[in-house]
Amino acid sequence: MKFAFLKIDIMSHFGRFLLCFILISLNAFSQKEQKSSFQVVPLGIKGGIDEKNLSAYLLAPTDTKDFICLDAGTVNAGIEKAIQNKVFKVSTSEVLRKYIKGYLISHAHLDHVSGLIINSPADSSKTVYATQKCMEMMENHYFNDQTWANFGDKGPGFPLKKYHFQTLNLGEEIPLSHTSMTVKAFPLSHVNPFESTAFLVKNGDTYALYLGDTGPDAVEKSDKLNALWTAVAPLVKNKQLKGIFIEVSFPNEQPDQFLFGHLTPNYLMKELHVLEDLAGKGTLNNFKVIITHLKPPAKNIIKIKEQLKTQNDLGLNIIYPEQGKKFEL
Ligand SMILES: Nc1ncnc2c1ncn2[C@@H]1O[C@@H]2COP(=O)(O)O[C@H]2[C@H]1O
Repeated sequence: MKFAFLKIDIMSHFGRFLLCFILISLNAFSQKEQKSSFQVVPLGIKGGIDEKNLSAYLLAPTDTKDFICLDAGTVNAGIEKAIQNKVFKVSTSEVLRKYIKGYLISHAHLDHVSGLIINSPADSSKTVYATQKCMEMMENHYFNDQTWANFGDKGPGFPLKKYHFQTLNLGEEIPLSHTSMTVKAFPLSHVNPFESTAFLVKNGDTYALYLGDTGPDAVEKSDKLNALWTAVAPLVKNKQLKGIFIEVSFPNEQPDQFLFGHLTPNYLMKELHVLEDLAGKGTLNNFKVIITHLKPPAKNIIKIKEQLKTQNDLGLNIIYPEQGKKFEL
């Protein structure tokens, strides 16, 4: 009899222990699921004319200061905004020279590179990454020793060798120097046959996807977005992709012939439906989509936001980045 009680007691202790173990494991698992992988500090968020706020996004693994700058339309004004917001507690120069480990340039349009050019005299030695055509444009038209000093390590005139110009081969994963991240480049169509680039950045087993300017496949008569969605769909399905930075430049009223290689809310949703079809129904529910390159005037930006809100039938977690305000992915 006494032994029977003892047996029950041991069993219930074991049972409680097992239950606790399962609960703790589940909690740890869900925390791991929610833990952020990347931090983002937007230095500039708009498309178009506001030269103090053009496309540039700092991305780093969480809890590091090893940022890569995705496009570099505005650099200095964005760093100053981030310092005002207490995102950074060091000087503008220190953020520029020490925190930014390199630049990933999607295409050579000035609203994506002017910050890099203007800040280059004050910058430190680091790598600029771009695909071949984009790199050649930067070498021949900007860092050519005529329109601007050649701060690169190749190209016309006298290369000052501050920047290492690293050409990216499409689809090839390469390390981002002085960070734990890697990058793989994919081509985008931005007024066919002019190309732009998407960067798939990896840290550990998580990813962030940044798209430079792009038109929809239907208007561009291209399959580049389709190929990109096909490549990243497994990462969406496995919940390894933490977010997509993608542009919406114009409201739906913009006629196709005046899109100039950009997306509207209609076209964004159409493209993301292609991604959902490939990744599986419901996979984009609560998925982070960071909307970039909204073009002034302000009334258009308001309209784009309204249209995306009413058309968001995928349950996307739509994020509007703000200059100098940090967020996590
Ligand atoms: N054919 C065109 N006519 C008028 N504006 C144009 C034309 N092509 C390009 N643009 C503008 O030039 C800008 C270059 O940067 P974006 O691609 O952001 O947006 C583009 C349009 O606003």
